[in-house]
Amino acid sequence: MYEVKDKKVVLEHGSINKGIIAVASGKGGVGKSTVTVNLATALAELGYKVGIIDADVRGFSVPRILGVKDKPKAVSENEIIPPEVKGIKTISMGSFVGENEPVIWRAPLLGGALEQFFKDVRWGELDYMLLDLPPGTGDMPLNIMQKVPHSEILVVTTPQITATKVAGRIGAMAEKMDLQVLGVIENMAYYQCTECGNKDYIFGENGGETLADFMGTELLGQLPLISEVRRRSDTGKPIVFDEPEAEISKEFIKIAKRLAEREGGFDEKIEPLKLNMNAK
Ligand SMILES: Nc1ncnc2c1ncn2[C@@H]1O[C@H](COP(=O)(O)OP(=O)(O)OP(=O)(O)O)[C@@H](O)[C@H]1O
Repeated sequence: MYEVKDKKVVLEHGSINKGIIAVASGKGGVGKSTVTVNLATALAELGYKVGIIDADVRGFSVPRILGVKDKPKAVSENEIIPPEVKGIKTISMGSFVGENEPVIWRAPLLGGALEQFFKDVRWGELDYMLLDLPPGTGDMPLNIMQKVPHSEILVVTTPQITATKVAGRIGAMAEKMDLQVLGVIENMAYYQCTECGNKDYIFGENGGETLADFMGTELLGQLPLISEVRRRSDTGKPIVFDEPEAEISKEFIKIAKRLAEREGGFDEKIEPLKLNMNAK
């Protein structure tokens, strides 16, 4: 599917120079796709070249959130030009089937599609590739992680105990496959009243921190629950792009900077993650 040469992931039609970030969540609906798109936008705003593979083949929502209007263009049997929005190249199952059509995939079939996304798409030179994984820790995300052993995992969770408990399994999955966990992003951390500024911790407090502690990784950021995020995602205008001065956009930029200050590049050997089984 790809090879690693001179610290780069070399693809058929391009390369990835700094990192493959697989965005995972223990369960659906916690904002994984929203985070993927806004983080990609933040990295692009910082000047990095970014691609997104929407690997959430059943619940694909990247095209809608990013505002993709164009279809991928096949220039030959083995070469596809991906749509590009806001400087971000992206490919999604959603570009090949209608939004309302069910996609009945089995993990091996998904593996085939993913391979094609890596091999046949003309990505050009990228700094970061983001993978929006299917939610959970079932066959689908497992299969993807196995196929892309140079990916590093970013875990999205809400602070709610039910969400953090299942997200903890991603750590075990990563450990089994010798994949690094980059950190945890706590989404929907609190709702801030637009009138009085009071913070309401709707889904509980400190869940992200507890999860990060359990995984022996860092809590990269806490994102508030605000209706503007949902509204803009529904209309294809990621908030980081559309309202860069919003507090949540600044938090995304902070997370992107934190990720980008790491050295980057790809090694043959990947250090396994150590789980801290004694954490609360
Ligand atoms: N911080 C936020 N504030 C307000 N709404 C949010 C926030 N994050 C996500 N949402 C909304 O929550 C819903 C679920 O988000 P999203 O589709 O990103 O979740 P997901 O984890 O990718 O779900 P799935 O994996 O099941 O597709 C969407 O309507 C999205 O607009």
